[in-house]
Amino acid sequence: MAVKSVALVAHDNKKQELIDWAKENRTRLAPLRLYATGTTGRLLRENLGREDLHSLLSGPLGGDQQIGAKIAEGEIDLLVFFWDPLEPQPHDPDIKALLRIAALWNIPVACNRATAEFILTSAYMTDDQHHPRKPDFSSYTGRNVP
Ligand SMILES: O=C(CO)COP(=O)(O)O
Repeated sequence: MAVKSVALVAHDNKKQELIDWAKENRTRLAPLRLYATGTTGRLLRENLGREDLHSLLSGPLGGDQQIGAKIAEGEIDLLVFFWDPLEPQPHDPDIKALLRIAALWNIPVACNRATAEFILTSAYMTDDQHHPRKPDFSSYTGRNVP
């Protein structure tokens, strides 16, 4: 069975919520390949004891873009991104870019605990047949180009 890959990202005010959720779902996350932005990744490693978690750069230093690149390359099956709806972030363009690329490539995105719960307990995570359907961009020639 193909191992599914999950990218985990949380803004500072949301990190504890993500850690609590991940600890609660430790067993469900166990068979999955985990990626995370820098600080989120360090905290998850410490709290989950997952030495195999792949930490990328911190979000404001390019980590969001690294996750976006992995999505575009087909390496991520689920994005769990607890972004902060109450505080502006210095790297807002990167956050927008990550959410855009996830929408473009048809990746399920959980922006809060309820959705993360919903997706993680769904057949999508356990069924080999469920993979994000790759969009067909073969006829895409560029914006406004006939
Ligand atoms: O800023 C982030 C996402 O936009 C997360 O980055 P860190 O995990 O490094 O805090």
